[in-house]
Amino acid sequence: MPDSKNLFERACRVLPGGVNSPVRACRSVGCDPLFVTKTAGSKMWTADGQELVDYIMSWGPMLLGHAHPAVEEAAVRAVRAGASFGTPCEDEVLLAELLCEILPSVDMVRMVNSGTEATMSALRLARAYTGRDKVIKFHGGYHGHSDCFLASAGSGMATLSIPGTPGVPETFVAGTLLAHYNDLAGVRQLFEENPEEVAAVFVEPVAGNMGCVLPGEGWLSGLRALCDEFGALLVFDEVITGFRVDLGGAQKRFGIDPDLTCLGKIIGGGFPVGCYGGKRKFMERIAPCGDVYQAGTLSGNPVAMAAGLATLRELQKQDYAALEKRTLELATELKSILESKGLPVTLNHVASIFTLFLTEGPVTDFPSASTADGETFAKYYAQMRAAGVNVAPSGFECSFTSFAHTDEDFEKTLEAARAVSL
Ligand SMILES: Cc1ncc(COP(=O)(O)O)c(CN[C@@H](CN)CCC(=O)O)c1O
Repeated sequence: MPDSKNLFERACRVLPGGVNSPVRACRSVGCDPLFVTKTAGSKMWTADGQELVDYIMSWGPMLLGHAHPAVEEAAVRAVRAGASFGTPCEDEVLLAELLCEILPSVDMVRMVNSGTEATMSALRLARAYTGRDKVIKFHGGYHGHSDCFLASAGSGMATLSIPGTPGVPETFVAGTLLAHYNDLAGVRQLFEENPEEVAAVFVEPVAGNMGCVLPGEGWLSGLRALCDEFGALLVFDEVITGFRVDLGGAQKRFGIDPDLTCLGKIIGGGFPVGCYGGKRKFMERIAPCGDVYQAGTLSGNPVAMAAGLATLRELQKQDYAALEKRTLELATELKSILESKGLPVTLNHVASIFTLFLTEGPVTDFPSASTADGETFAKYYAQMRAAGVNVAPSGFECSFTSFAHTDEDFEKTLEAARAVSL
């Protein structure tokens, strides 16, 4: 078996940056990526024979843990019945019914293949429904890589510090208005400066692409009120938060009814699935029921639907409060370990998501998140990885626990952090 170094050298000859998604290249932390051969539960094993406790969890999907038996069995059963039918199948209906049952604001959904497709399609729907073109998003917010959202994206873009990207015509982002997260006055100002022109506000109800940033008191309800006042749709991008911050997502946890919801990651159980949904009056505008076109060869793929369905059914049995408590205990102890090394640390945490920002707090938006010490973080990342703990290779990504992480995993993580020298 070739090792990670050999595989990466070959990968770089045939894949841009040696990866199929930029953040996986670990460039912002000055490391080469590990090539993984197997995962199970909270663990991953590399081509170099190293075992690691994983806190990336495929960037969010693996809330049950990797290779969960029920999910694996459902996917294998589906594969044996054929990988793709090109026709509707029962599991599409079952998963759609379950999503509508669990998510308070959703009457109808459309399956797609990624979070990017979900937000891109939701934006098209919002523009069609309102007859308006502009969209408000937030500095440090990331909604996938469709053109209109790459005006100043977070996540990999923030790490790569490209303020927008070549290849997107200026006209495509001219209608993308930017405000700061947790700044209602800034959002009101954009609405007032663009009267009757804003189709939608896209928000991560808990931001996860500038690190974890929580909605301040009144932030989400304030956005709901502003959208109602100015006639725009409120779109919750719950690609990270959906089924993670609560089984019913952030909309359930914070009691806010968005007009549209975008989902991904967890609902595919590790397979490529995205979804957008909302009230019937909006979704019935989508072809072939309505006049707003959106399509996809593998949308609703039977294998992905089976895996997603098995995932959600297993999540319905889990104790979210217990995982939230354990995650907070871990994160709080990690914070004090790093503080004992003389570092300023701000911990942002909700449910099974946390970020340790190496900066004085509070971290409430992208500018404050950007004050974190990236150089020291890179040293922390490298030493934790060498000690067998896989944290995200970027200060702008979150750490995720899962229902598979054990107390032993957490103890190993704390041991590794105690040994780090920064
Ligand atoms: C809130 C939110 N909305 C949309 C997306 C895009 O989803 P995908 O197209 O990558 O499935 C994402 C994707 N998240 C990044 C990491 N935070 C995926 C990792 C990557 O880009 O490789 C997201 O976080």
